Amino acid sequence: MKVHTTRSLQLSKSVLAIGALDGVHRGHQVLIQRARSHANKLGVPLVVYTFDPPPKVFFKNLLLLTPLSEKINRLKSLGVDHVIVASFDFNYITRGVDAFLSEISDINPLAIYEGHDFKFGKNREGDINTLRERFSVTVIEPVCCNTGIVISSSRIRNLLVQGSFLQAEQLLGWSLPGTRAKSVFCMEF
Ligand SMILES: Cc1cc2nc3c(=O)[nH]c(=O)nc-3n(C[C@H](O)[C@H](O)[C@H](O)COP(=O)(O)O)c2cc1C
Ligand SMILES: Nc1ncnc2c1ncn2[C@@H]1O[C@H](COP(=O)(O)OP(=O)(O)OP(=O)(O)O)[C@@H](O)[C@H]1O
Repeated sequence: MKVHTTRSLQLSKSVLAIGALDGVHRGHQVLIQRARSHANKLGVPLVVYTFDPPPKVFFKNLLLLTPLSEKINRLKSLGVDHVIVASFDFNYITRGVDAFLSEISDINPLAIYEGHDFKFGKNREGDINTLRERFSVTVIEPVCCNTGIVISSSRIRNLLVQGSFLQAEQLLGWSLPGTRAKSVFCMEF
């Protein structure tokens, strides 16, 4: 897997998934697995475009579930070919919808995979319908836990805050490195 931090990757064809993907939890895993299958069928590389730090961590100073290195390891183990890492900062968020769309055009995505609530661009002005004006978008169904509640990074952060490490681990789908996770948790709170 290649990691690109300059946002200059160019490809003639690809399948793309975009997101903060903090934790690379079970919902994210399904998203990436679906995109991986599609990329295999088309015989094109699978690209993940992600943000460092995750926008919610940047804006709200929330607990970070996975440092970039760990997110990258998890994406690699899911068979991603390229990861584009955008430095999410005050300069980046001035970029509007069109600038972002033209950037992702550089990798010519034949399909983009997202959940229904994906937003992008300055002030979160772009959504799935905006993406659909230029690209073929596949929206996956919300992935839920066994009690039927949608899995999200926010939910996992809340579980960690409450000290529900076992439940957090179940939603993550990765084993929580207990000592490290708890020490991060203690440092933040
Ligand atoms: C170019 C660009 C600009 C963005 N600007 C903002 C912003 O002004 N405010 C905001 O809350 N999020 C902003 N975001 C973050 C998005 O709202 C969203 O978190 C990001 O696209 C990842 O989607 P996800 O949260 O579904 O993973 C921006 C994203 C992009 C790509
Ligand atoms: N449980 C889920 N089922 C299906 N798609 C999901 C799920 N969680 C996130 N996604 C999708 O994955 C992409 C990245 O989402 P994101 O990284 O914002 O995850 P999140 O869990 O919603 O995070 P947060 O709770 O911090 O908002 C988006 O397209 C989103 O819709």
